[in-house]
Amino acid sequence: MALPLMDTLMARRAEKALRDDAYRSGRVHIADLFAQDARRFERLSLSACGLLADFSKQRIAAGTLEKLRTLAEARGLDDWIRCLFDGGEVNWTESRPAMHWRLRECKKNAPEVHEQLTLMEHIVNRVHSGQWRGCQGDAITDVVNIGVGGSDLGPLMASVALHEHHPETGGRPRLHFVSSMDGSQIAPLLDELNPGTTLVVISSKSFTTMDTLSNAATTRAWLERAFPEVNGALLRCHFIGVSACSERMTEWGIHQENQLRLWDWVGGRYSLWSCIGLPIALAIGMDQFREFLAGAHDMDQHFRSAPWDENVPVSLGLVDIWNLNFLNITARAVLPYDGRLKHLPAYVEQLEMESNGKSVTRSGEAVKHHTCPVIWGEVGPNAQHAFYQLLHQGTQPVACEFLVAARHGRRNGNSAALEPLEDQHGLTVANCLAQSRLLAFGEAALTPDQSLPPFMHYRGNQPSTTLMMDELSPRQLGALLALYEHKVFVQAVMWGINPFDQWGVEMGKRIAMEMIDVLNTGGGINELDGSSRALARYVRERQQN
Ligand SMILES: O=P(O)(O)OC[C@H]1O[C@H](O)[C@H](O)[C@@H](O)[C@@H]1O
Repeated sequence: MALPLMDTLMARRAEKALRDDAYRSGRVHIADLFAQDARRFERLSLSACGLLADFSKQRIAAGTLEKLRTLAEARGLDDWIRCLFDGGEVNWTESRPAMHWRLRECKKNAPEVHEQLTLMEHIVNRVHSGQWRGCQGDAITDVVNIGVGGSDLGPLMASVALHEHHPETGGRPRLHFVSSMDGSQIAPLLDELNPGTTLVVISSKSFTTMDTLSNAATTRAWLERAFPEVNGALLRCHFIGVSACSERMTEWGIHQENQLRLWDWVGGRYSLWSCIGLPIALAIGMDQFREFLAGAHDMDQHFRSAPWDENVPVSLGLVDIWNLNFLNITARAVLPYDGRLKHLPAYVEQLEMESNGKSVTRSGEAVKHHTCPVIWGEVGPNAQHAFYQLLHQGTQPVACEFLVAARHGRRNGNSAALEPLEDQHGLTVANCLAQSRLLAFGEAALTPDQSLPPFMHYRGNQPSTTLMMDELSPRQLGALLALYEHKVFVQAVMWGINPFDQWGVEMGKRIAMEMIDVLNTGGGINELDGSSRALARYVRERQQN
């Protein structure tokens, strides 16, 4: 496939114009940018798919965004977007397309996807209606999802975020997530759970990941110990597998009818839309899961068709490029003002840093600029009492990303009718808006007090974007996550890197295998570097005593 070309001369000119802008307006205080333009918010905010994106508290002028779009044009972004949605080989180091968007297509366009969704629906309905039985004939009360990385973070994040959206009918099981390879999550869970009413989902695109397979083996041993007399029915009644490799699932013992499939063309960190999302569907039911897919599809359509000056993923990507490559702001904080989104920072960390933490371009050369910033985050109101001090008065610029829902939306349970709960949502939104204001304007946001001692001085000028949902519904969460996926792609195109591989992680897996052998047998210990040799000896001595 011929890769889209980029216009180098045009790119060089745009970069030069942007560097000039960075020198001039990029260093101007955000307060001055607002003072110069009464319509700044209108010029620098966009909405699509129920989301409002406010870029006006960034250190950017509307004219600079225009230049960034010229740079995107020079980088061939249009062709790359077409290539992504045509199923072109955008993942060139692994010679395959990246078609996560296909997982939210209609049945006519993606029949194989819907075939798997129907199988998943069947499982979800059987669990919800109490028809899925454990090997002793009891209905399922608990589901344990065993997975790591993309097979854990997305399902965990979305099922917690949407927990208040109950399935239409039937009861849902309690959901548990196990990822860490050391057994520290699975052990206390197994102490608590009833093996007869527990269903285990082994979620692994490759079905080779040692973290997941070790937790799965422990869980299998637990069930075998509980029901030594049961043979085939144990695996059939208690294990479901989700993977791109049917043979490995079968080899492990997953029954054919308990296997759900995904495809090589879905990256792990983009896979929550596939049957890897089974825990999400168990949490909210299939109708709501389809709404979640529909929200993502809305964003796909917007990304493909909206002109760039109205395009939210393109703008979000370009603003981040501005911060990193032109203003040299190398850190970004993801700050949801909603406890339901408590796992979103970890999800975004994987999506962005695993995708764009790269330093070699398509032509095999070292990149000449920074790629992905360092990203971290936490639930905003909690972080206000923890690391915000650095955002407020530290020495480093940090680009902040606030996420908030204007309305709380649906509540469930006995507490739902408590009036103070609505006030609590109001408090949270007020804090979100207050913090972005204070970060941008500094002490001038309040009545300036000239007599402040230096240690109380607060200069502001910390840039932020606010992403506001109407409410945290399955459809809006779907749109929000697809927005992140597409902005990652926009940035990868701008940097000329492949966002769909993770060779660094693969090398980490290889070296771990080697070290397991060293620690178990002592073989090869002398070939290690001085530090690793001493550490390995230290461990072996203590394990042998
Ligand atoms: O789903 P699996 O094949 O078990 O992979 C789980 C995770 O492992 C790897 O280390 C990758 O870096 C992740 O992108 C992936 O999501």
